[in-house]
Amino acid sequence: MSVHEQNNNTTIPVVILSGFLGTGKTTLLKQWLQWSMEQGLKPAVVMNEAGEVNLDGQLLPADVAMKEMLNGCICCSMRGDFGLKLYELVQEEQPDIIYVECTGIAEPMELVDSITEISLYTNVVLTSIVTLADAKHLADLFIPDSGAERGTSNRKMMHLLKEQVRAAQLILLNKADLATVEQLEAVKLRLREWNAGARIEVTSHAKVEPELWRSCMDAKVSHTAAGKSNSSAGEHHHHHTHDAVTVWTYTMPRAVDSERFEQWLMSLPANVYRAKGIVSFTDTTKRYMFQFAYRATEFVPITPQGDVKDVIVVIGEQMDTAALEQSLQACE
Ligand SMILES: Nc1nc2c(ncn2[C@@H]2O[C@H](COP(=O)(O)OP(=O)(O)OP(=O)(O)O)[C@@H](O)[C@H]2O)c(=O)[nH]1
Repeated sequence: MSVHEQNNNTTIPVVILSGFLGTGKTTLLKQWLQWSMEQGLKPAVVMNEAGEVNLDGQLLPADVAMKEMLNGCICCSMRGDFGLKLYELVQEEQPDIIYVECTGIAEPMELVDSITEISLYTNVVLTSIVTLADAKHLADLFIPDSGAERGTSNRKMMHLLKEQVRAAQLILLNKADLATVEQLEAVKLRLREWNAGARIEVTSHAKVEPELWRSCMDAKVSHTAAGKSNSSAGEHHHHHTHDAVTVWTYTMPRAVDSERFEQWLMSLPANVYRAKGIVSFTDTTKRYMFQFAYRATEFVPITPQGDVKDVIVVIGEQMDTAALEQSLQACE
């Protein structure tokens, strides 16, 4: 009997992948999907993207069942729809495991109730919330007297990061390759203050031992384990901390010069947290998926699945999109 058949009469683990913009959620998901399939399991994915296009989905195997939730956040505006998508995924696919990739601005604790509710109608059970944190980004935010923690914008971001960390049973302190040993230690201490109960693993490119992945399917998350008991009344917010974050999606009318485009990315202002997209260059025939996260860029040749136009998604706060568009046009 295959693992899939064995699982039919039991529960379907749901694993939530959370973490700020560009911390490595999709990188982890790719690895865990591969392991799932190698073990004869049938995985499925709920992919939430803040922008109008499912760019992360382009990086996953085409045969993995997926429900897309675009242009919003499953922890607030799309929360009702999230339960429905989970339900549909179970009915249509009967997967062995479901991974939920949140947007980088989601508060994962908000999903616990939705999953508990849907588990009354289907055999899903939330087994783990995994939060990824960018070691270098956090180190820069935490350095005393750098001024990074000052200002409303950073305070809001800090609150969101804290919520994501507090919700987790497993925290991956990722991008360790970009941080010093001292920075890793300092960040680890702070993560421990925020969440005393979670397991913390230091990772590069979200690489973990298969054992850790297995343990994420076996556990069970209760409301208290998900940090609800940690929330003091004084810290309760009616508005989500990410309300100020906006997404600008821009369809590229034509190919751009590769060097000028890279310069454009590197000159993006500090209020831009993340950019990604698919572009064509005038100096090469291939199309590229690009990533811009915390000042680092990556370009990977891609043949998109389906009819996907060249598109750019930029996420930040109080962005001057007219100026961004103008400077982008100068790359043509
Ligand atoms: N140097 C370094 N880069 C990494 C590491 N992990 C991921 N990256 C890169 O960081 C960028 C963002 O990674 P993703 O996996 O797309 O991050 P994400 O959390 O899914 O991002 P969002 O789509 O914003 O939610 C990509 O270019 C990755 O290749 C790491 O440990 N070290």
